[in-house]
Amino acid sequence: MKQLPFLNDAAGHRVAVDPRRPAIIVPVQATAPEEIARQCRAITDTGVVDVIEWRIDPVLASIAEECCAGSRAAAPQEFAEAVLGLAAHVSTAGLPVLITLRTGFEGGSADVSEDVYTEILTTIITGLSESSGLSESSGLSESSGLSGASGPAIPTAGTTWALDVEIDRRGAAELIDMAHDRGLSVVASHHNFARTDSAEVLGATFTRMAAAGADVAKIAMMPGTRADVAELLRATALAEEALAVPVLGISMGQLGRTSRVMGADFGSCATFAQLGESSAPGQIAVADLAGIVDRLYG
Ligand SMILES: O=C1C[C@@](O)(C(=O)O)C[C@@H](O)[C@@H]1O
Repeated sequence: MKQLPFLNDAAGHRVAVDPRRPAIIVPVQATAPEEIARQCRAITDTGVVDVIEWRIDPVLASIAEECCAGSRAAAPQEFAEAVLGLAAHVSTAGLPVLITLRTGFEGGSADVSEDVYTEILTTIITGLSESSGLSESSGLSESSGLSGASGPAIPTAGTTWALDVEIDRRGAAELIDMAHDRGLSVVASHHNFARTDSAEVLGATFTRMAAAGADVAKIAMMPGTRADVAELLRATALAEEALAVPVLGISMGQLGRTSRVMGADFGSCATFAQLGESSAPGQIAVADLAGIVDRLYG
């Protein structure tokens, strides 16, 4: 199994013990700076998590709501700058951070158009690579709790950043190239919260992600039957053998939990677990999952 390419020293040693062992990723979905920092610290303190997934779609949803209350539309630039203002609070945890803007197209809470998605991610890619901009004022009111700019500047240098890019968004390939030019790893993703695609379609999607230059190819599907879970695992295993990049296959919901526990045996380089609020159906509490992973792998 090819490993997740953006582990750092804080995390890497666990996966290095046994190359069959999946990396453990835990999402953070808070919107206020202090709560983001608190959750990130709690994740690091577990001592078993390899990567934080920072879900920024809830941040964007909060800003959109705030702007609506003031009867004006929020600009993509404003979204992106708010996120950059918060980035330092995530990087205090010391773990690699996967930034994910999950759109409404794929079950997330960011109701954005194709163009706005591209514009937000472009600004985030640029801003992250210019670390001096990370702690500057986002321009949002501090009372909103969404400005990460209040308080002293917290250095973000040294943080390993990666970016989720939804492969079906219009500018996906360009975003992947741009992220690479700026030194970010990319996880290409595709989700279906209603059903599971056929193994052929899943295979084609994995291949499309690799062809677009992604560093990791990730698919999450909702199963309706046990056979759907098997289909997803089979497609993941075949893609792991055929492609040069690491793959990640998730079958969601209670039915799909085999993929979260034993996915690595089918080629998945990582598994998502929850601490507090889950970000998708079927996620297992991180302490429980890490305990199982510890017993199954080194
Ligand atoms: O893509 C994924 C996988 C996921 O949907 C899951 O099923 O665990 C959880 C999301 O937060 C993440 O972005």
